[in-house]
Amino acid sequence: MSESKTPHDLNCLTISELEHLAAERMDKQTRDYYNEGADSGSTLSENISAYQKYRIRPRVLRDVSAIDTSITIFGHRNSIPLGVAPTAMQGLAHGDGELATARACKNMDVVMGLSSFSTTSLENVKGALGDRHPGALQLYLFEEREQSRKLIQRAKKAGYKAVMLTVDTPVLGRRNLEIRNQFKLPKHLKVANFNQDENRGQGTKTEERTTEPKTDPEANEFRKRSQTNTKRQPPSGPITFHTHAPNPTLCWERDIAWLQSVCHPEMEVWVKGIATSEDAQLACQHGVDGIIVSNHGGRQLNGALATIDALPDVAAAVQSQTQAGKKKIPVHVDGGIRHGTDIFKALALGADFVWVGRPVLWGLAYKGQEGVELALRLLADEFRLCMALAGVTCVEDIGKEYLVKMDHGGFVSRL
Ligand SMILES: Cc1cc2nc3c(=O)[nH]c(=O)nc-3n(C[C@H](O)[C@H](O)[C@H](O)COP(=O)(O)O)c2cc1C
Ligand SMILES: CCCCC(=O)C(=O)O
Repeated sequence: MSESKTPHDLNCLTISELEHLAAERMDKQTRDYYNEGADSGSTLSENISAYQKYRIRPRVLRDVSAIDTSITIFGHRNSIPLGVAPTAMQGLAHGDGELATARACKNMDVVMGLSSFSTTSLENVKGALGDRHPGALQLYLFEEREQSRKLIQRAKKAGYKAVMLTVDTPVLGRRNLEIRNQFKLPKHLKVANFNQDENRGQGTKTEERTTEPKTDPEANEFRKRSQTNTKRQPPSGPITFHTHAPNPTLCWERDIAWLQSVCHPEMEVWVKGIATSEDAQLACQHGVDGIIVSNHGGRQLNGALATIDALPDVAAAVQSQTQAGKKKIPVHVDGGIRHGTDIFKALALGADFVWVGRPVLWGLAYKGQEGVELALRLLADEFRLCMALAGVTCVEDIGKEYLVKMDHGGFVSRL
């Protein structure tokens, strides 16, 4: 992405301003659902504040007149080492929902992650991305496999490059505002990738149908799941994220191999939600194609380590697995990225690439496609500026020698 020639939006020069502008445009239910973290929200806020511990060591008198911020991902040249993280139900933010995000990603040359629980079908989103622009489908692997198999086959047919299996949702985190607001998808929106009639075995051919249940299957499901002394049954009935996304049965041995057998060779299998060196090692040993260090934007386990703090250990574990003969897999990170300097710091700490969630949703709520482009452009321009001022001309050269870490007493240490 060359330096932006588009005039600035003078109302919105930072992601923080975008957050405020978006807040005015969302109804309370949507704003709370998008913005909150689990429990007290401490992991959500630490994801952001943890970046402050790291300061940049800029190098000078280097020719920075030509800077290349691009990087290759899924065989495609991405304009910056940043992608749009999968976030559910984007129709809540704007009438064009995921289509606006896809068009923005295509225009800005940024890879898009699509949630399984999108309000636009994966085929229509891929149509908006176009044949050549890469997309990755985020997957919640259901206990009832047939639905997931069908979804993967559709993604393959549509041309998605990868499946990102979300692994940090064995159960759903406790999101108090969502509970208090009794969050439900409004009637005019639908979870577009799942055919509810087919799911109940009635087999209609309708592509996109409402998920609005006739009775309240979500409440029934919660009730069933709390009966710990009865044998667990896989969720049944209409597919909603409350009932079907969390899957407490997922495990390395059985599920990764199954997923690889269904996805390969056309689509890569990535694991999203790694937070420890032990799991990074297991990911390498199970032959996944890449990992994303993530705590689901602080929405699952509150009290979990900020992702930028979890990253160095994970990157080191992958490095040692590679030295031990496993294939070198990319390490990505998401959570709390709100500035171009955050992207730089994440790369310096061992990430190959970063993903952003909420800033894109805020852009979408602010001005649809134009707002998503604005969010991406702000981050891209800041990242380019940071590279120039730090004395780096290509992304591959960003390493830990460009950072120091400050402790609580203000002492600075080299990494
Ligand atoms: C409203 C919202 C919905 C999300 N939906 C999904 C989802 O469907 N699947 C998933 O794997 N992660 C989901 N995530 C997590 C994001 O993919 C990502 O990990 C997180 O947003 C990164 O943190 P950030 O928002 O601070 O950038 C969601 C996050 C938010 C805020
Ligand atoms: C498991 C919940 C599905 C949507 C989601 O991932 C989120 O709201 O964070």
